[in-house]
Amino acid sequence: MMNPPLVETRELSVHFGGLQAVNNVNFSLRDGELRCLIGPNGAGKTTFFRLLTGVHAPTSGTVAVNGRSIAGLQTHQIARLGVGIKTQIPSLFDNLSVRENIWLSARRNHSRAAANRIADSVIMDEVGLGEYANTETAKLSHGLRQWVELGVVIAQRPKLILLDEPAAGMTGHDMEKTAELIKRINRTSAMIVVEHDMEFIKRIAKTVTVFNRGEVLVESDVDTVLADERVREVYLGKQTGRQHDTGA
Ligand SMILES: Nc1ncnc2c1ncn2[C@@H]1O[C@H](COP(=O)(O)OP(=O)(O)OP(=O)(O)O)[C@@H](O)[C@H]1O
Repeated sequence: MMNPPLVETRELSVHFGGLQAVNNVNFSLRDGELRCLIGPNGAGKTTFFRLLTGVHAPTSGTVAVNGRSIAGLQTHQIARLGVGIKTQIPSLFDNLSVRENIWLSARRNHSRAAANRIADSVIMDEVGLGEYANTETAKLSHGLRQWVELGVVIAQRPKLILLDEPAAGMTGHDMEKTAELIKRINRTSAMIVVEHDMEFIKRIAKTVTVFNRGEVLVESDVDTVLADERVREVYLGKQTGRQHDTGA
């Protein structure tokens, strides 16, 4: 028998008062896939993530992880199903070192011995921050902090990782390193990445899902999506360079 999709939503909707933030979304992600989610400000991308992690309950429709409905589960129970998320809200303990932050994260769902092994592997190999292992995270640059935050997420060994604008505020080399890191992490975890930066999308994307007004407008390979007139109209046409949202 075929495995169920890693994530599947059916007719997923959430309304805030009269506002349809997410409207009848049918979305499916296979094991190991890397999907980019794009769309103009207010399209519903962040809200969609919040439905997948149980922060919001749908008004109607369903979310299943590995074929299992997440209806009624708390956010920590959904995390335990293997769903990890990096939001734009900083989540590091500033007064702790890089290693302590990553170890504590691993320890949440692993034994002490396993957390030690995972912390070493994440820091030395996976995010490559060995020289900063004992540095307080408060002392790190923006780019380094973002990579530690990625390390914190992968330390729990999630099957699915949701990333909300992982390259926000980055340029040049930092942006390239983040793209390389994501591709590397994708060898062991499926990912959904929300990004506004088209250069970044082109570096990492295979399939792109475009949201507009709470609905899926187009879903296709990156070149087809970027050439699509409807996408240009709603998204690229308005794009005047990098946009950062507040993550609120
Ligand atoms: N908790 C909430 N209560 C009421 N309205 C909300 C809530 N969260 C989001 N919205 C509204 O839902 C719509 C979708 O917002 P959302 O943040 O999901 O868009 P987005 O695609 O992530 O945008 P951005 O690219 O700016 O982050 C917006 O109109 C927003 O104002």
